[in-house]
Formats: sequence, structure tokens, C-alpha cells
Amino acid sequence: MAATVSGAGRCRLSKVGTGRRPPPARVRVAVRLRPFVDETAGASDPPCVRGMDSCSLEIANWRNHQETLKYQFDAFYGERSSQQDIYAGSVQPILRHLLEGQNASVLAYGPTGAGKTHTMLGSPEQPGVIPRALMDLLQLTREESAEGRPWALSVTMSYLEIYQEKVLDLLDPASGDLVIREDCRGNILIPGLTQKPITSFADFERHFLPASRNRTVGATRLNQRSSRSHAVLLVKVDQRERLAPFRQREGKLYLIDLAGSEDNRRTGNKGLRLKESGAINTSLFVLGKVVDALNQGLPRVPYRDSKLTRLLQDSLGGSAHSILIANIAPERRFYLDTVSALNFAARSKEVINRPFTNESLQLHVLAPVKLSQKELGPSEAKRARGPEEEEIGDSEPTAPLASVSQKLSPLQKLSNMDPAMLERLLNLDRLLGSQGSQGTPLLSTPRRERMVLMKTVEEKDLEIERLKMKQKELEAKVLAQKAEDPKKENRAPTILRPLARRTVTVAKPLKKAVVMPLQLIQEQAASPSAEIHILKKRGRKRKLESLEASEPEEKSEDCWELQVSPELLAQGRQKILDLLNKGTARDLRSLQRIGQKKAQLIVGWRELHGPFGQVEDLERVEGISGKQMESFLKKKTKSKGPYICALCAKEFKNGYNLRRHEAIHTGAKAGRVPSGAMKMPTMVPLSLLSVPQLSGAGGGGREAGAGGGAAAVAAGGVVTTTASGKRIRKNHACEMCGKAFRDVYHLNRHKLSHSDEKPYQCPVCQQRFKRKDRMSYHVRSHDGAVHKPYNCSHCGKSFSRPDHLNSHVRQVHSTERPFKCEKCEAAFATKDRLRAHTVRHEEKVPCHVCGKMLSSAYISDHMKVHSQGPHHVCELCNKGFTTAAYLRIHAVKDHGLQAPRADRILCKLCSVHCKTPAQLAGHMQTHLGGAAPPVPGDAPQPQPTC
Ligand SMILES: Nc1ncnc2c1ncn2[C@@H]1O[C@H](COP(=O)(O)OP(=O)(O)OP(=O)(O)O)[C@@H](O)[C@H]1O
Repeated sequence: MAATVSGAGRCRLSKVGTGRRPPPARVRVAVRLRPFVDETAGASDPPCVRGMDSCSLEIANWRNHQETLKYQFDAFYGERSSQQDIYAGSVQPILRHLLEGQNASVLAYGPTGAGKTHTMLGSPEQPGVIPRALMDLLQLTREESAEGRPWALSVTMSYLEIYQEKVLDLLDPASGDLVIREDCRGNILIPGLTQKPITSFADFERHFLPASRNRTVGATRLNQRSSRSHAVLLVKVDQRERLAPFRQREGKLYLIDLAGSEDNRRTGNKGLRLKESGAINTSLFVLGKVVDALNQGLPRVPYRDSKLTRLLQDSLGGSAHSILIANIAPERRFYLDTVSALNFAARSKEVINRPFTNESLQLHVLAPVKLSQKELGPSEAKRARGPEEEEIGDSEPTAPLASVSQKLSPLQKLSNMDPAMLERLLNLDRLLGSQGSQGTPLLSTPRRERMVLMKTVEEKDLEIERLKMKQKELEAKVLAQKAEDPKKENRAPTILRPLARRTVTVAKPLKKAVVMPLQLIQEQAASPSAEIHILKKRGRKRKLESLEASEPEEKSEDCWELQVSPELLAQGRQKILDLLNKGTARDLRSLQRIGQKKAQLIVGWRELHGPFGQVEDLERVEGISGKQMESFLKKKTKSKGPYICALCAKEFKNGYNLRRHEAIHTGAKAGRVPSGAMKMPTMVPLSLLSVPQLSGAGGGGREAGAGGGAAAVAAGGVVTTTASGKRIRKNHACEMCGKAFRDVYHLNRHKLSHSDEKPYQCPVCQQRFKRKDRMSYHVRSHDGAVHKPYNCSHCGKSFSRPDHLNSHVRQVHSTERPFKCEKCEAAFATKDRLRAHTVRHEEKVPCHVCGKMLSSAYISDHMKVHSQGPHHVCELCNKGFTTAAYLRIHAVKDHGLQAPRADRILCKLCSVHCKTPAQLAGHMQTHLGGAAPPVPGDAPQPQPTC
């Protein structure tokens, strides 16, 4: 029986009367570890995964063999668990939701050969989830629809596979590729998909077993009967109420055996198998993206990017109670697949679904339960005719009918709605969704909820109208006030006119201008002493006609001077001091003459020596000279120009520079002020600046990703705004990774990161470097030219900067691991290490050449395999490797060698690798019984090196 699934002809009543968003139900995740397939293998090769309890497991960390990665799920089933354990523990509990008219789905996920088909299908001796669930479900429906019970239940089944992005009906293989559609309520439909009614398990087997033989399977190196497609068994439970109000419910159960992700090096796939594998990997990759998008609350979830995710729209982030069974294998050769499957499972358990009851009124009441109008009351008789008839039928409805009609009529509005309005509502829905609103979603839920939202929209419109009115009133008031005091109105622009240089050269009266910040206009009357004078002094070229006789010495200078009262100055200095003591490196950069490097030096100094007593203490920071200090302080009193940033007090010669600088704080695009805007310099005395304002300063106004990209470069370049407000166009893209750079120099410097080439060698110790500047710096360290006064109290290593010392202590000697991974329990000493670690949680992407699944961070390295061939060849077996690191791993793993790095010096006594002869000399002390290293915790003392 071919049937087109359709919701037409029904009036949906789900959650009528509740008006609330359905309660959330997280996707539940269970992990099943299969036993060793070859039982003898277990003895020689211990499993790489170990169960800890019924919910958690641990797996070795391949980057650090001392560590294990721990995962926690809703359930963990070890290798000894039976099919019944999994079914009873994780699947059986969700079946009851089907009888409530809700959807449920069970997905088996995992790498190829990990036991997905075994879990879902099993064998005649060990039946899996599918036969067990069907048996129970049919039993339940029989009980529920027994005579005298209010509901009549019927069950149908459909069975399909997604093979190479084609939807194929396994019950009718001749039907070809079917399309997936979505109805106006967001239900996923497959028109033309066969639905077979089943009333007993024998019925089910009669349809299911031959259909299963239609599923595409094939032999790979890892699995003799590997599923080459995703198989989806859809079981629908229809319920019809036997008595009024003749409701109808529909619950859908998806039982999905996903094809396994495949590493084609190990499966040995070629030709068709490789093509199948590409389709499988791609759809699983999209599945990962869907999970990520749902977890991050992105406005667009890429369901449509693959047939699999389109079909699963209901199960992930939709309306189903979902359970994901992640199957994993114990063999070491599956290690990376296992980690990847566990990471996917960990991410999936964050996904929230909102199941609700799929309930509607029957339009055409079932014949057997149709009662005569006599048997029904008049109102019931009318209701039995169905809502459509209610709405369009009688011209003079009775009272109860009218009330039903009234309830339903507004719902019609939505279908008749103007598309623009519908779009607005959709946007609003997305917005609410992205903000994690507790409000009602719009189009993913039944109509009644949409009504609530529409009402909200109307209320918001009214609110906007009200605010507009208020604004108009206020504007009218302001105008009235201005009219009352025309003198004040006229004076303001004179006071506030910007003191541009050009105006000064021609305007004699501007010998002395009083410029008031806007905020001070009111205060000035009360406190004349708070005046701030900005004096324009005579320029050398642009001669001022005459200046006041009292200021003869100022005539020789060509600059603006800001004269502030001593109290204001003192307050300003105090604020700078606060900033020095409390601000982060980023905040400090908002100060005059303090860049990234100096900011870090200041923070490092502060961590070592405690807070600064006075601003002048800055001089004690290594790297800030007395001269710089002087000019730093001087800059606070001597102005570059009259344009002062209201947030960080930096001064600028002209408005354009100021606006460009302001973009740092606002993140706005620097540029011309719109013609209507007031062209005013922002002049605020330091005293008005509060520390929070200062500490908020320095936010980068990035307009384009720093990384840019080849595409963006091709389209005219990437424009970025640096933290100091400078706009840079990056026109040069790296062809390896697409990152954009401003010039060829930086591009070439970056390209070195893609190669292992180290062209620069230290003439003293032969250590090699990728960059010349790094090499020269290193060479200077040999002759003591690099001053390294900061010594580590734990190991004696010297550093030129306190922040370097601090980060060394944090990384090497501290047991503190403040940077925690959100996905697993790993913790790190530095942000960089955490960042490197998070790569492993990223869903792998397929290489477009060979289909191999890799973390995106490793793709560019991997591409070397296809482009230039291996660089590093093992001398023992002639095998090539793309990186020296891989060659080293190979030497250790396959030949049991401890391969020394070319740039390392080996200690002959214990084979420890040292970077430099100096380090080796230090290390030798441990063999000679030299002086013990300083006691940990000793404050490091700056010691000049000889
Ligand atoms: N829990 C288990 N107990 C015993 N044998 C198992 C178990 N799980 C899997 N196996 C066996 O492992 C082999 C591979 O399992 P299965 O075919 O189910 O893997 P799969 O994940 O479906 O692979 P593919 O994705 O390639 O289809 C089969 O021979 C199966 O019988």
C-alpha cells in the first residue's frame, strides 16, 4: 500500500489549552562497547576503552599517555552487556510516548564495524532493538485498543535506506529515489513511501525480513557485512478516539541504523566502495554540523545539507524523544574513531528536543464509531461532523459550536497571512530561539502557540507606537524650551565650536578659546574654577597676529596646551594609577605610549612586585626607560591636539584621527561623520573619566576576521581593524590555508609555518630557526646581549621578560590547570594548550581528495600528501612522512627507536634532549650532583647574566 503521508484534512489541537512551550527533553545518549570480535585479540592487545561505572568510561589520551579522557553519558554498556540490557535500559522507556501521540527515535551511531547493526537488528539468537521494540509496541497497542478502551490503535511500518544521498523504499525497491518534503507544520513527509499495516509480530517479520535483504551491504576490510547506507524503520501508531470529541493522535517511532564513519585507509575502499564511503562520511559530517548548530543556538541549522539530517529533523532539535546509542569498538586500531564517536556523543547529549502530543480532530469520523445524531447530544452531533463543517457549515451555529468556531477562526489567519508578515514572525521566532527565550516558538509548534506569539507581536507594535508618541512629546517640549531662551540657544554653538587649526590661523579672536565638555555646561555656572582652558599658541608658519602680552614665552611653540586645574590633574593621575594596578594588558593599551609589549611587561611586573605606589614607579619596569616614562607623564599634561577621547583621554590632532580611534571603543566603522552629526571634538577632562570606562577601553573594532580568507582576498581583500584602531587591508592570501596578510613579507613569514624548513642556523650552537629575527635574537643570547634578569626559582632558567618567566612557571612548574575543556575533563595551564586540545573535539572533515576524515586543523598538513609527497623519509624502512613529528612517532612505534630531533642535543648519559648547549650544561649538573635547584616558591630575583 503506497501512501502519501499527509496532515491535510485534520485540525490540529495539540496542547490545546496549555498555551505553553512544550517541556524540553534532552537527547539521551548511551554508549555501547562491543566485545573483541576476535576473542584471542583481547589478550594480546588490551582494550583502549574502560568502563568506570554504569554511566561513565575512560579512554587513553593519545597525546599524553599519562592521562585518560573521561566521558559521562546517560548510560554505558560494557562488552558483557546483553541486547536485553540495552533495550530495557534505554529504549523501552521511550515507547510509551508513542501512545501519547508523541514521536520517538533511536539512532545507532559509531564507526564501521562497531556493532550498530548488531545493536539494532541483532541475530535470531540475540534479537536487537528493532524486533524487541516492535514486539512490545504491538503488544501495547493491542492492550490499549482492546474493547471498552477509549482509543482504537493501528500500527503501520515503512522502511527506507539512504544510499548515496538517495532515499530508497526498501518495501518497494522499484520505486526509485523518493523526495523528502516538509508540510506547513514542519512535519517531514516522504510522499510515495510504502506504509504497511501490521497487527502482529508475524506481520512485521513478513514485511521486514525481505525488505532487510534489499538493504545495500558490502564487504570492507573492517566488516564483512558493512552497511553501505543509513537504514530507517518508521513505525507509526495512529490512535482514534472512539467517542466524542473524536480526537486523533499520531506517534512516530524512527529506528535508525546509521552507516558507520569510515577511514578509507583502513577499510581499503576503492571505486564504488570509496564513493559510498564519501557519501556516508559527508552525511555524518553534516550530522555533526547539525548537532553543533543546535548546541550553539545558531539561527540556521543545516538540516537540508544532507538527506539524513533532513529526515532526522524531528529527532534532533525537533519534537521526538530521542536516544542515541553510540557504538564503539575496543580494538586499538579503532582508537581515533572511538574518540571521534565519543566526542560526537558528548556533543549530542546537549541537544534539546521539545516533544509534544500530535493531536488533531478527525474530520471524517470512523464509520464503526459514528453514532447517530440521536445518540449524541445536539452539540456533540455537530462536533462529530468535524471542525471544517463547523467552520463553514451552519450559518446559525448553536452556542457551543460558536465557541469552538471562535476558538478556531483566528487560527485561519496564519494561512491567509501576508508573506511579509509571516517572514517577520519567522525572524522573531529565530530571534527568540537564538536568545534562548522561554517564550513560545512560532512555526515549529502548533497553531495555538503561534496565536500567543502573534499577540505578543501586536503588543510590541503598540508599545513601539506608545514610545514614538512619547518621543514626539519630548521633542516638542525641548523646542518650546529653546523658544523661551533664544540667547542660550545661540550661545551654545559658539562655545562648542571645534577649534580646528585652520580656523585659528585666520581668526584673531581665537587667541584664547574656552572649550567646555558637554557634560560640564551645567556644572560650570556653579563652579567656575572647574574651567578648562585650551590655549592656542602661535605657530611658526601660520602666524597669529597677536597674542596676549602675558604669554610671550608661548609664542615660539607650535602646539596646543591643555591647562587643567591641579586637582583635576591629581585625579587623572590617580585614575591612571588605578588602571596600572587593576587593568588587564588590554586595558593598559589604552594609555598613551603603552602598546601590547609594554602592557604585558607592566602586568608581569605587577604580578611579581605587587601594585604600583605611584605612576612614576613605571620606570622600575624593565623595558620602560626613564625617558619613555617622562614622555608618558608629560603626554598627560601636554596635548597633541584638542581632540580628546572621552573614554581613554588619548589626544588627537584632528577629528578624523579621534573618530578613527573611537572605533576601538565602539567597534564602529571609523570614517566620516555624517553630515547631520555634530562635528565636535570629544573633550573630556581626565577627572570625568572613571576607571570602569578606562578599563572598558581598548576593545578591538574588528570588521573582518583576522584570518580573512582566500575568497575574501579574491573579492577585494579583507579589511581588519587592529586593536589600536588601524584599518588594514589584507590582499595576500596563503594558498595553503587561505589566511590573508597585508603584504608579501608577512605572507612569506606565515608560509614558513606550513613547512618544516629552518633555513637559519645559529653559528654558535647550530640550533636552526625558521625566522631570521628569531635566530638573531637567539645569537645575542650567547654573548649576553639579551639581558635576562628574570630567573626561574624552580629550574634556574633565565628570561628577558617577567611575563615570559610567569608563563614558564605556569606551564612547567605549576600544577594549576585553570583552562578547562568544555567537552571533556581535561584542564590546561595555558590558553594555547587548551586551544590545541580542543582540536581533537572538532568533528572531522573529509579530505576532498581521498575522503579521509581529519580534524580541520590538520587538513593543510594532510594536503602535503597529495601535493608534494613526503618530506621525511625513514632511513630504516624508506617510508615517507609529511612531518618530522610523524617520522619520530614512526621511529618510536615501529622500530622502537628514540629518534633524536635534528635541532636537539642528546645527553649521552640519559638520552634527554636539550635545546641548547647551555641547557645541556645545566642538565649535566643533575648527573654531577651539582647544586640543588632553588626551593620552589622562592621569589625570583632579577640577576644580570654575564
Ligand atoms: N555486542 C556484540 N556482541 C557480539 N558481537 C558483536 C557485538 N557487536 C558487534 N558484533 C559483531 O561485530 C561485527 C560487526 O558488527 P556490525 O555489523 O553490527 O557493525 P556495524 O557498526 O553495523 O558496521 P557497519 O557500519 O560497517 O555496518 C559483526 O560480526 C557483529 O556480529
